[in-house]
Amino acid sequence: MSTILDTIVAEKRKHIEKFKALSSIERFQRDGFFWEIATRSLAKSLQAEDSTGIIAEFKRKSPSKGWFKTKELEVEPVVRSYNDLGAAGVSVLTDEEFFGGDLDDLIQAKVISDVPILRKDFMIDPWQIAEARAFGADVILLIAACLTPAEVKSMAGYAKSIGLEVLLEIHNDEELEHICDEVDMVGVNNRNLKTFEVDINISLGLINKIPTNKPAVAESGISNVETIVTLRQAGFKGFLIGETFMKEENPGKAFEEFVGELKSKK
Ligand SMILES: O=C(O)c1ccccc1NCC(=O)[C@H](O)[C@H](O)COP(=O)(O)O
Repeated sequence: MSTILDTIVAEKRKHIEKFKALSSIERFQRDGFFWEIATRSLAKSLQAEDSTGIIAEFKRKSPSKGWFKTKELEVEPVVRSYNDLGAAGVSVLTDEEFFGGDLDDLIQAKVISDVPILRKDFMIDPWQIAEARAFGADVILLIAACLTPAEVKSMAGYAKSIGLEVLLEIHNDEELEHICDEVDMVGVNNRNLKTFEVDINISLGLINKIPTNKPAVAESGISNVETIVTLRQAGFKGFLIGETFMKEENPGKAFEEFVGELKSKK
C-alpha cells in the first residue's frame, strides 16, 4: 500500500522534471547572487549559550491537519516574530501541493530575518539543493526515508560544497546508517510519515545513538515547554515546532508566549 510519503515523493519527481527544464544547476550557479548570499549556521545557533533551540516553522497546511489558516497567510509578520522573539532558526515549508508553500516564502524569510533559514521540503535531487541556495536557504533537510545512505552522502556533499548546512532526518534505528560526515545535524522526526502518528518517545529512544558531534534536533509533535525540558535533559539541542504556532490565530504571539514560558523554566 502506498503511503503519503510515497505520494509526495512521486509528485516531487514530476515537479522536478518539469522545472529542471526551465533552469539547470549550472544556470542557478551562474546567477550573480548564488555565491554572494552569505549563509548562516544553524548548528552554531543551536549550540549558543543562550539559545532557545527552537526552530520555528512556517507552513500553511499539512497532510495530517489540512489548512491551518488561509492560502493567503503572509510569511512576513510570522517570521518577523519568530526572528525577533527568540527562534534559533526558522523552517519554511516550500512544497506547494501538500503544505501550501512557495519558494518566494523562503527568500522573504531570509530577507527579513537574521537567524538561519531551513528549506523544509522533500529533497531527492541535487537540483533542488541548488534551487534552495538560489532562494536564500542556509540549511536543507534530507529525509532518510526518501534516500539511500549513498544518496544522502552525495547530496549532503553537494550541499556543503555550495555553503549549505545539512539536517538529516531519521525516524528509526535502521536510518541511523544514513548518518555520515557530510551531515551537520541529525533530526529525529517523532511523526511517522506513513501513519501520521506522533510519539516523543521516538526521539528519546534514539538520542543516545546519535553521534555527539552532530547537534540533535527533535522534530514534530512538540506542544508544550515541559516536553522541551525533557528533550533537552536527554541531550537534544534543537526543537522543530510548526503546528503548535501555526494553528493559532496569531502564530507570532503564540510563539512569544511559548518562549516566555520556556525562559521562565530555565
Ligand atoms: O505534518 C504532516 O502532516 C506531514 C505529513 C507527511 C510528511 C511530513 C509532514 N510534516 C513535516 C514535518 O515533519 C513537520 O512540519 C515538522 O516536523 C513540524 O512538526 P509539527 O510541530 O508537528 O507541525
